[in-house]
Amino acid sequence: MSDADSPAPSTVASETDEEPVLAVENLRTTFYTDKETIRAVDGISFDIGPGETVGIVGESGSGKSVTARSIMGLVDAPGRVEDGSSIRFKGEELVGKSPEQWREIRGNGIAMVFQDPLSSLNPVYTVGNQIKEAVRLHRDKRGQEATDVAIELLEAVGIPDAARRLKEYPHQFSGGMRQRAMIAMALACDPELLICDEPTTALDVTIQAQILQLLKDLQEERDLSIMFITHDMGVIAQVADRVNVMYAGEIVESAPVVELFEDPRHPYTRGLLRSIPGRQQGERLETIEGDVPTPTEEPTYCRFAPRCPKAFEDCEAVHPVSVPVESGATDHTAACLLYPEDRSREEAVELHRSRGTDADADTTADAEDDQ
Ligand SMILES: Nc1ncnc2c1ncn2[C@@H]1O[C@H](COP(=O)(O)OP(=O)(O)OP(=O)(O)O)[C@@H](O)[C@H]1O
Ligand code: NI
Repeated sequence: MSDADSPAPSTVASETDEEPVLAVENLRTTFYTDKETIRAVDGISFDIGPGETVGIVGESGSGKSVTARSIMGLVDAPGRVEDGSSIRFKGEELVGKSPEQWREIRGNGIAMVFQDPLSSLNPVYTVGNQIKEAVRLHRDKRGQEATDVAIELLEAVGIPDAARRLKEYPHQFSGGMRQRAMIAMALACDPELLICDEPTTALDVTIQAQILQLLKDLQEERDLSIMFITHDMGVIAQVADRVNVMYAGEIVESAPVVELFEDPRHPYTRGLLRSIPGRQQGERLETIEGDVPTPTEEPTYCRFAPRCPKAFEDCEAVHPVSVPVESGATDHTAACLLYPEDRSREEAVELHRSRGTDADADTTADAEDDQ
């Protein structure tokens, strides 16, 4: 196989040879509702290396939060992580674990910070009680020992006067301080991977910048790997080392952050970037015409085609798979029939067609044979 035939992002060589902290391969998460089958996450693959921040960006409904919940083992009925999906944390396969085992993993390695700390903090307990409970669960410390750890954690996330603030209730905290308290709780299990799902979306720009800086500092101090979900390209530019762009349950482009901003290739990514006036921080991605379709059937076409300025006939008939944007581009992939760009249109379409007809698993198998 030539370079252009090399496989989807997960098997693309990373900059270092270190084992990824998280390796997601062909993840499919489906919701079987009475009305329809929603393929919320439909065959995505990506890695997160040690100390790396990987951004997941896309409009509302593209499957970002379901991706996070899948990795956390928090998909409940009518949702299901499908057979053939793989989520490896430090080499260990998580798909198929029991609820018990998942709890263990959430306590010992992967933690999550959500958008809205008020809905995650319990209003009837003090912040201190909640952090101490997390400390008790994850570090097996009680009483004064737990209090000391809780104070340390609050100090680590930049909450001044921590001993006193422990005794306050969530409503006595400002939005930014609540989010800091949530991060402190997430750190209680001393995670190696922190999943942040729109952690700053509800905050004003100044506070948002402070929280992003805090995450950076914590990452450096604790060698955290971070998966950062947002629909804000400005935030992505600030935090991510590498970016995966999601659309209707699929990753349509993946690249190092600078390359993605300087040389976006997928028409969707280009649209997202154009929709940010002056590409300012805080601007939302709301100006591409139309909405993300709800993925309800197996894709035999490009889900972005109806909104795509570059769409041509084959886009309705061939499902694009992730390919290098040009031969030799090991680090930059797009799921679009226009790529690899150095192939003729016919060759490129044929490449996608032949990959699409194989099961995804077969594609991966081919790739491994190749190495
Ligand atoms: N519990 C559920 N039951 C049924 N469908 C669901 C459920 N959770 C998510 N979905 C569907 O999965 C798809 C992806 O949702 P998801 O929350 O991951 O989007 P998102 O990218 O996080 O969007 P947002 O930016 O609005 O948070 C949507 O079509 C959503 O309706
Ligand atoms: Ni979401």
